[in-house]
Amino acid sequence: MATRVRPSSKRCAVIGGSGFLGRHLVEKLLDRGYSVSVFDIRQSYELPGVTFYQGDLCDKQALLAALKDVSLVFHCASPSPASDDRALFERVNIQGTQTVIQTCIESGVQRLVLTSSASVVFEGTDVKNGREDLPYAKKPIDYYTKTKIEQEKLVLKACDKQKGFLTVAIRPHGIFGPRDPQLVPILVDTARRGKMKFIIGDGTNLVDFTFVENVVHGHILAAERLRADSPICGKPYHITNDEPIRFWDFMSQVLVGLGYPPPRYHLPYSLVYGLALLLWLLSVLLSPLISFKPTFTPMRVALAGTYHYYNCKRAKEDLGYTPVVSLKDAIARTIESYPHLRCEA
Ligand SMILES: NC(=O)C1=CN([C@@H]2O[C@H](COP(=O)(O)OP(=O)(O)OC[C@H]3O[C@@H](n4cnc5c(N)ncnc54)[C@H](O)[C@@H]3O)[C@@H](O)[C@H]2O)C=CC1
Ligand SMILES: CC(C)=CCC[C@@H](C)[C@H]1CC[C@H]2C3=C(CC[C@]12C)[C@@]1(C)CCC(=O)C[C@@H]1CC3
Repeated sequence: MATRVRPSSKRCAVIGGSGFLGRHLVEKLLDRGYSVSVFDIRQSYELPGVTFYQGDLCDKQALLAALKDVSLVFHCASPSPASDDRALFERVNIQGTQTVIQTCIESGVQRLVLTSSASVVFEGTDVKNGREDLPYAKKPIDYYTKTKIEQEKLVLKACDKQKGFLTVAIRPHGIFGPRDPQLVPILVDTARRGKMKFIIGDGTNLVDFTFVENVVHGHILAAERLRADSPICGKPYHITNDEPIRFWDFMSQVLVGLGYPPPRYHLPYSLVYGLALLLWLLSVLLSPLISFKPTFTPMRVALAGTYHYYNCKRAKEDLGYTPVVSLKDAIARTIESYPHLRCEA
C-alpha cells in the first residue's frame, strides 16, 4: 500500500501571492525559513526561494500542481473591489474558494488561512469597536462584500478536526503600506484632479487603517497556532493597528506628507451619498452605451463618512497578536515609499 509522505510544515503556498498583501506575506515567510509556492493569475516579481505557478484559482488542475507537498495554504486572492463585476466576484470568491477548499483536501493540505475582511459586517452604517460576533451584513453594500461573506462562511465551515483539515479567517481593515496599488494612488489621483477639497460629513468619524506588516504578522501567528487543540479553529479574527484614527485626519496626513493640500470644506454626508447612488445607477443603466467608473461610489462614500473600527481583543488573546508597527511609523514609511507620487508644483 502506498503511504502518503507528510509534507514539511515549512512548505507553504500563497494563493494571490503576486498581489499587494500576498507579496509582503511571501517576503516575511521567506525570512522565517519557509519555502513558498505562489499561485496567481499573474506573476509580478521574482524572488529566490519562491516557485511561481501561474493560473486561475477556479482551475483545479492548475491548483493541484501548486499545492503538491504543501501543508499550509494562505488564500489572499480576490478581484479588486474597484472592478464591481458581479459575475467575476461570484466566480472567483465563491466558486473559486470552493475549488481551493476541495483541492486543499485532496492534496493533503492541513491548514488553510483565509484573508477575509472586516467589511463582512459593514452595511454602510457606523460600526464602533465591532467584535467578531457581529452578524454578517444582511444587505452588503457591494458585490465584493457580498462574496467575501460567502467566501468566509465556506472556509470556516470546512474546518474539520476529524479529517485533519483546519481553517481560520483573518479579517483585516484598510490595509496600507509600500506598494499598495489602491489607497495612496487613488488618493493622489483624486488630489491631482482637484477633487480632494471636501470632507464628507463632519470629519470626526473614526476608522481603522492597518499597516500591511501588521496584517502579515496576524496571518503568520494564525497559521502557526492552527492546531487541532487550539481555540482558533474555524474562527474569524480582526487584525487592525488597534489605533482608530479619524478617516479625514489619515487622508490629510498622507496628502500633506506627499506635498498636497488637505481637504478643508465640509459637504453633508447624505447629499454626497445620494449623488453617488445616482451616479452608480446611471453607470449601470448606461453601461450598454458608454462605460464610465465614478470615483465616488456609494461604498467609497460610506467608507469616507461613517465610523468603522474593530476590536482585536480576540486576536490578542488567542493569537498573541499585537501590532508590530505603530500607526505613526507606518504612515511615515508609507509616505517615504511613494517618491513618484509627490506633488511636483
Ligand atoms: N487592501 C485592503 O485594504 C483589504 C484587502 N482585503 C483582502 O486581502 C486580500 C488581498 O488584497 P490585496 O493584496 O489588497 O489585493 P491585490 O489585488 O493586490 O491582490 C490580489 C491578488 O489576487 C490575484 N487574483 C485575482 N483573481 C485571481 C484568480 N482568479 N486566480 C488567481 N489569482 C487571482 C490577483 O492577480 C492579485 O495578485 C484580498 O482577499 C482582499 O479581499 C481585506 C481587507 C482590506
Ligand atoms: C478604511 C478603509 C476600508 C479604507 C479602504 C481604502 C479605500 C476604500 C479608500 C482609499 C482612498 C479612499 C478615498 C475615498 C474613499 C475611500 C478610499 C477609496 C474618496 C473617494 C472618498 C470621497 C472623496 O472625497 C475622495 C476620496 C479619495 C480617497
